[in-house]
Amino acid sequence: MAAQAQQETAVDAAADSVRDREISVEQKHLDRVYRRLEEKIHEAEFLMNDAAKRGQVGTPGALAERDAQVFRAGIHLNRLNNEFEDFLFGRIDLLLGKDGQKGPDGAYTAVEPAEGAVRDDNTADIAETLHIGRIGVLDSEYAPLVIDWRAPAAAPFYRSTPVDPGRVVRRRVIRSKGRKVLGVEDDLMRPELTALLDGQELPVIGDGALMAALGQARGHTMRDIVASIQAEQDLVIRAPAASVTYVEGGPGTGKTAVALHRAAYLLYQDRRRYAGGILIVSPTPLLVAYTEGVLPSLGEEGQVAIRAIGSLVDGAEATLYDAPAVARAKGSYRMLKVLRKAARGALEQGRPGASGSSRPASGQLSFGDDFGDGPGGDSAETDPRGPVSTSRLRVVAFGRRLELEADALERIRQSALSGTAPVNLLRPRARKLLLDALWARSGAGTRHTDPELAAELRSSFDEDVASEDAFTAFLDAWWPELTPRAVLDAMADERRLGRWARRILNPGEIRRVARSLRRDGYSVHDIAMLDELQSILGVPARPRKRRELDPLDHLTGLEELMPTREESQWERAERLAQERTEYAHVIVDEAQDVTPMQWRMVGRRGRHATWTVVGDPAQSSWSDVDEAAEARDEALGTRPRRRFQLTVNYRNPSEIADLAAKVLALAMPGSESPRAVRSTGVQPRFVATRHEHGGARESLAHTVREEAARLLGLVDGTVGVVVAMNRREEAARWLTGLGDRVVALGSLEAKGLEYDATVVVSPAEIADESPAGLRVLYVALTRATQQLTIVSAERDEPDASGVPDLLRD
Ligand SMILES: Nc1ncnc2c1ncn2[C@@H]1O[C@H](COP(=O)(O)OP(=O)(O)OP(=O)(O)O)[C@@H](O)[C@H]1O
Repeated sequence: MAAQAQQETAVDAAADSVRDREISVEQKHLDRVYRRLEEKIHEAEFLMNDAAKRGQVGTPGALAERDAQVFRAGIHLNRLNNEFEDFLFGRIDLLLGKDGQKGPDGAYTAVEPAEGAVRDDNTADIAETLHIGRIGVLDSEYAPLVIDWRAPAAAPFYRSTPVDPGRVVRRRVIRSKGRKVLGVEDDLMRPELTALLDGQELPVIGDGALMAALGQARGHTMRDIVASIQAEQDLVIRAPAASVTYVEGGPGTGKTAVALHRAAYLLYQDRRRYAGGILIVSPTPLLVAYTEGVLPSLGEEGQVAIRAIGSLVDGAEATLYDAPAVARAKGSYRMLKVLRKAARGALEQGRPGASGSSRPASGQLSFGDDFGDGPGGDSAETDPRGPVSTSRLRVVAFGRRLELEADALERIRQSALSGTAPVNLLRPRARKLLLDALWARSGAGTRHTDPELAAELRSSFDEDVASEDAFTAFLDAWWPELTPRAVLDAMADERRLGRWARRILNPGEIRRVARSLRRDGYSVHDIAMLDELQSILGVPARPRKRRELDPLDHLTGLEELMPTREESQWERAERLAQERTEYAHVIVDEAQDVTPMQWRMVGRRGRHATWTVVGDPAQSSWSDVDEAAEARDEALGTRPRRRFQLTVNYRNPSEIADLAAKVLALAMPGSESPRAVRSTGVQPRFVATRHEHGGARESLAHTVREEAARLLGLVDGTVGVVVAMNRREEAARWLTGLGDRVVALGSLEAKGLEYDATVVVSPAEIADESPAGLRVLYVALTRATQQLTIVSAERDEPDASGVPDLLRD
């Protein structure tokens, strides 16, 4: 026995010394990389100082290039020192390639080995070694010291497998922190070979970096997966950007991770094209906060906007949730019809201060808030010109009193509205129709037969009328510039909404939607409605009130030349509207949850964009999947799709994935679960609430708290407690004092997130929350990377072992 132990110790020691040797090999390389970077910075600084000393020497272009060089080098070193814990993370050792072509990154481009690369006795020489990192670094001879992970030469690092190894013999993941190499893990792609590097047999350390990465504790932010991207994921990340890249995959298959890495890849690959920006649409602010560190860690910031779907409209932010029935009404295509009617109907309410036959006693339209307030418009609560009647227009023109009464005005309004143009843009047309009607009343049209004289007369008539305060005040009240917010406010009046939504929403929906709009704040669905209204209403072609012009400006033409004043509200609105449509690529995460109205909103931001859409229909919390698919297809247009499927679950151990699969079978019979890549041997734990702690509520609170505390003791990272949406607030109270490693989440908030351990509270409650409840439960059950506890309440009908009815075999 003692001899065997001695032998084992000797083997371990030998392995350790090989490992240490390999670590020191990589350390030397990393040192070289840092030396080279420092050199580059010095070079750049020297160039800059030199240029500064010599003043105007060099063309402005060359000087700018030097500045840019210094700037870039500075950023690199700063990042390397401060941000990148593992700047250098990979290495591949390659056989001789089929041809001797080199790519722009200095590496050979051949994917397959040359014919004689492997000798008959199965030995081969390593012809090329490449190190892979977050950014590329060349040595002074332009040979690659580090290849950017997004460069073509780095692709074999991700794509090579033992089944299809290409030129790769050994794939190494290097673990480093700052300037120090901590460890290495190797995968052999051609285990049958004896490969020689500088005459020495290629050593192999450890067994796989992926498992090491997956087993790590989770923190409050997502990590990048750049060192362990898997082949099927790499295909998506590097898919050509044309048209639509459409990715489906079950929970934990890396869809979010892949989407983020794809954004970085696209920027690397064609920075100029994506200067128009990449928009990543995420379902919740929690997921935005969880994922927003990934891109900076990949060396990309600035060009990419990660926004929650409730934050897509500038100046408005979703902070409230809608009950499922309300969400269903607000998110569906039916709402589009309601909004179109509301936008037109809201005109009839007139502006504040107006008094007309159609104006109801309460629920006056509110103007004057910061989102979409009529640009340049007068946002006073009441018109300073006093109350204005919108049921009759009286003006004096050519010395005659002219009048249009309610019937005529209504006909004019309907005629103006008969076009499909945005309501605010129809105002000039309505104005013209009013003038036409007044002109007809004046009888002046018959005075001249000569067309030129008649036209002149008409134009002076128009001027005469339009310069009258009574006319402008009437127009402002009768055809106010509507803002999305004002129309939404108007819809909060149940009677009005009832008129606009007749035969579109049922009476219960009308009541609930109106009530929800009376709350202080917006939901994600309201945001999509605001955006839709913005497009239905349109931004008027010119401000109603212009800055008073200095007559001198006219004379001198200065008005055009002077870069005057601050940006006005009007300009701001226009600029924001512009910005909203200018993304060059749009990535939609958790696309299965995007409602038809939200697809319209997102679609407007990528009308000329290419798209990446990732999602999992089995996790959809939206009840009408077909309607959402139709809306998605409309948003993406006829662009061709390139479809990908991700099949491996990297998050959940098989024990948790197997349990979730039971719910999947109920939620979407026949759909396949992704294959879990690892197992921990720890089964999910079932706990039924015990009634020893008072009433059902107290008992539940007590049990959940106890289980959360237990899990905190078992894992190093985070614990998530997932409850039905209406229990969110009380659940947060249950956990008071347990520290910030544990959080309470409503079922819909858990989307996309992950924790070391989760407590799922009352599966039945979550499943019964909405028509999509089973799919939401499926989401809740797939959030844990290590441990899962199910706490059931009475409604779950747990058996003797605490297993709820829903989760029994
Ligand atoms: N190749 C990989 N190497 C290491 N970790 C990975 C890899 N792929 C995915 N992961 C990890 O697996 C977890 C799940 O990834 P991600 O959240 O992107 O999955 P998802 O498909 O978006 O899941 P869901 O649909 O449940 O939101 C994350 O922790 C991610 O870092």
